[in-house]
Order: sequence, then structure tokens, then C-alpha cells
Amino acid sequence: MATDGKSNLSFVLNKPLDVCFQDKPVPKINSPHDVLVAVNYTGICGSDVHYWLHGAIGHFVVKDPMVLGHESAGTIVAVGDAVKTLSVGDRVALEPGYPCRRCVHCLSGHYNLCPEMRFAATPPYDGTLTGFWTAPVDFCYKLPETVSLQEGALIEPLAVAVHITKQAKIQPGQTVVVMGAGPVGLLCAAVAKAYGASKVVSVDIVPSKLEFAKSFAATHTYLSQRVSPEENARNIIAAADLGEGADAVIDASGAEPSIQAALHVVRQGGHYVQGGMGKDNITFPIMALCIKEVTASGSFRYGSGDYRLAIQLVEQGKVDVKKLVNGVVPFKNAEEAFKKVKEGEVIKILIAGPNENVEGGLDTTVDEKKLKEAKASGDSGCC
Ligand SMILES: NC(=O)c1ccc[n+]([C@@H]2O[C@H](COP(=O)([O-])OP(=O)(O)OC[C@H]3O[C@@H](n4cnc5c(N)ncnc54)[C@H](O)[C@@H]3O)[C@@H](O)[C@H]2O)c1
Ligand SMILES: OC[C@H](O)C(O)[C@@H](O)CO
Repeated sequence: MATDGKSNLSFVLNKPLDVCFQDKPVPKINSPHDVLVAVNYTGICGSDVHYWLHGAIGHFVVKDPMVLGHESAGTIVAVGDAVKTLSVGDRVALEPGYPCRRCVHCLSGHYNLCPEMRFAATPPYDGTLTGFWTAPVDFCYKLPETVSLQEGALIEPLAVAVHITKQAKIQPGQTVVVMGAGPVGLLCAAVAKAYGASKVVSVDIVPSKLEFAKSFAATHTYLSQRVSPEENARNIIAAADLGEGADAVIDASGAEPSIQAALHVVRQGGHYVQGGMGKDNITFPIMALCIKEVTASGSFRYGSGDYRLAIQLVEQGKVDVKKLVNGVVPFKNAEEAFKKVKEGEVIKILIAGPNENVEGGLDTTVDEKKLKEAKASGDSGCC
């Protein structure tokens, strides 16, 4: 596709709470192994909102204007000379982090740990809320015919959940507790179920989130109380009849009280996974970890095979990511969408576009149907 003269509208964060639209040059295909993708849908992640509000996450500080967004799907509009596996018109989910491929972590298959990772919308790298995005072909995943572009934009958070849940080493029939019922916790619960967990308990401090969790993937829910972590843990175990404790506990909240309760909920010899990000340092119950010989793991983004598995889970109907989408807004309303996420009114909002007239076009079938249903039921989401 000739991109000369094409608009490449991008949603740029200048500094906290200061965003604008900029028409940037369309990126060039710099390697024969790259593809150029017209971005069709992008989900808003908590980290995008955090950068918008605070301009930093930990030591990642926005010093220069940065395009936001990293949960995207789009349509291929051009391919490099060496690309054999994808063609113009293919609909793809974009994996938004590009490792060096040479360091010890990349070579041992843990490329998500690459210290030279260039991750979209993690400063100093621009994100995917833009018209065109260029990426190595092996970080673009063709969507099966039955998977929509909107679902494609949700593959990124689902891949996060796949990676977290892999660390929990869940066996069929085991019991799993997931702390936090935001998008990541909900998806972890769904993946745990898909892995064959017999009980999946969602824990949160917001009743409406638990109601949704029950309708989405949880077999049991627990509304965390302002009591000691030990008491919350006893209550969770009793609420879901977990015997001596859960086989695996995943934290997808990043909240200190939840992490503390988690170590009391997990059974002897069970698995604990830290997926949530929060304060750098917290008080951590080391005696529970030690005496129960709990295996504790961290989980960061996603690695080999996670995107493919995420797409399969959607294709096979094992994780219905569409249910998380409360609304789809046009690109020009991106800031409104960020406000809605900040206000906690939605689980997931997708931003459509900015490209609506490129080859492949926009797949609006899912959102139009969903929006009509939402409007009919009086729940207009954010749109
Ligand atoms: N490990 C990774 O690579 C990775 C990737 C993306 C997001 N994250 C992190 O995962 C976490 C979840 O992401 P999200 O997008 O779902 O965020 P979110 O903020 O939407 O969800 C967090 C949930 O935790 C709940 N919560 C807060 N305190 C709690 C408590 N004491 N007990 C139980 N629940 C509590 C909140 O009500 C909320 O529903 C965040 O910390 C995020 O930073 C990690
Ligand atoms: O899903 C990926 C995450 O949102 C990112 O790692 C972010 O939290 C930090 O850049």
C-alpha cells in the first residue's frame, strides 16, 4: 500500500493529564521481516491510564511526548520482502514488545525478561494508539476467521493472564483463588478454568466486580473484609470449601492486604503467583511461605507461546473476551475513554481506529451488535 500522504493520527501524552492528537509520519518498513499494520482497535490498560494521570510507573518516566496504547489489533497493509507467513489484508493481534533476540534471556526463551525490550507505551517507546504500526512479522498473530478484530485487541491482556496462570502450574481438578477481579484477574480466572480448575474463587473489594466475575468465570466469590489477612483467608477457604487451602493463589490486585491473605489461603506445597503490581515494598508473610513450602513466582507480561495460546482459548470459546468490553469509542473520543476507565465505570473500553478506510477495513460486527443490545437494556456503556 502506498502510505505517502496518508494520515497517521496518534494519541499522544505530553505530560500528566495533557494529551493531544498528532499526525505523525507513517512508519517505514525498515527490515525485510517487518510488516506494516493499520491499527483498527486498541484496548485501554490500567498502565496507560497510570501514565496519563501520573506520567510514570516506577522508574519508567515519561520525559518526552509518548503515544499511548499497547493492546491492539489491526490489518496488514504492507509486508517486507522476506515475509512469507502473513499477507496484506490479514487481520492480526499485535504483540507490542520487541526484545533484542540476542541476550541470555532471549536465547533461553524468556524474551519477556530482555533488558533491552522496546515495549509500546512504556517510555521512551511510543505506543499503538496510532494509525499505522510497524512490527516484526513474528510478533503479529493472524486471527482465525471466527475471531474478530475486537477480540484481537483483547489478546494482549489475555496473554498476560495466560502467562500468570502458567506459573501457577494448575492441574485439572485443582482449586484456584484469584485476588482482584479487574480485567487481568477476570482473565486469570477464565484461563484457570480453561486449564481444568475445579473451583475458581474471585476475591475483590467491590461487590459489582464479584457479580461480574461470577457471570464470567468464577465458581465462587468472596468480598474481602477489613479484617486481618488470616481472617479473610479463613473466610475464603470456608466460602469455597477449600479444605486445607487452595492449590494455587494468584494475586492480580497488587494490593498489600490481598497479597497477605493469599499466603494464608494457599495450601501446604501450593503455588503463589504475583501478577499484580503495586507498591515496591510491602509486609510479606514469610513464615507462611516458609513453613508451607509454597512455591512463589513472579510473572511479567508474556513470552513464548502465550499469544498463540490466548488466541486458541478465544477461538475455542474457552475464554469469552467479548464479555469484558463495555463500549467502543471512536478514536477522536480517546480522552473520554481514558476518563471512563479512570472513574472505574468500565471493565474494558476499546478505541476504534483511527483507520477506517484502509484495506481490510474495520470489523464492527461485534461492537454494533453488543452496543445495540446494551442500548436496548438501557446500559449504554461509555459510548
Ligand atoms: N504482571 C504483568 O505483566 C502485568 C500486566 C498487566 C497488569 N498487571 C497488574 O495486574 C494488576 C491487575 O490489572 P488490572 O488491569 O486488572 O487492574 P485493576 O486495577 O482493574 O484490578 C485490580 C483489582 O483489584 C481489586 N482490589 C484492590 N484491593 C484489593 C484487595 N485488598 N483484595 C482484593 N482485591 C482488591 C480492585 O478492586 C480491582 O478490581 C494490576 O496491579 C496491574 O498493574 C500486571
Ligand atoms: O500488559 C503489559 C503491561 O501493561 C505493561 O507491562 C505495563 O504494566 C508496564 O509497561
